[in-house]
Amino acid sequence: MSSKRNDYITWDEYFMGVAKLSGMRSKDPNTQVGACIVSEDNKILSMGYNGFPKGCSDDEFPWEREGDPLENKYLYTTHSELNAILNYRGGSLEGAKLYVSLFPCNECAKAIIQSGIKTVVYDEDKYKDTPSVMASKRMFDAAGVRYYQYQRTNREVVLKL
Ligand SMILES: Nc1nc(=O)n([C@H]2C[C@H](O)[C@@H](COP(=O)(O)O)O2)cc1CO
Ligand SMILES: [Zn+2]
Repeated sequence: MSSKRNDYITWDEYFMGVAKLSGMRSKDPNTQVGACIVSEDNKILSMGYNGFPKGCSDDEFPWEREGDPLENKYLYTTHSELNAILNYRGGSLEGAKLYVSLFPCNECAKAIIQSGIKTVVYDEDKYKDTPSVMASKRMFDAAGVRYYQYQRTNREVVLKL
């Protein structure tokens, strides 16, 4: 009799993997971010990645990081976390978990808190010394949103697509 496989991916690998796969859709040349929202009982509810809003062409809006604010990306990009929240059309996200490949900014933190998400699992934290991320952590702490860094397993997953 055959027994069950042992090398299946964990829940955390699964959801962070889905978040990272989603981030691969991003057209941002500098930072690609992906997010995956999961219910308390481990069902995937939504996904998102960073990009311009619907109707705002990736070929016409600017991907620059500097210069005239109206001619760089920052005023126009929707972050992966906000996209994942807005992509969910099923009702409430109360008690849900968010997996995201980069720690949320302060604007997304507000949306995360207000949507009822209670847990944030993040991978990178490369902007941890910025006021934005420091403000996020202050708000998460005050609002009782738990956040912890994803523990990388370094498992390599090869997808032949
Ligand atoms: N948590 C985040 N989620 C995101 O989706 N983003 C997006 C906004 C930009 O498109 C890009 C950051 O660009 P850069 O400043 O690293 O070139 O990632 C940024 C952050 C950082 O807080
Ligand atoms: Zn954000």
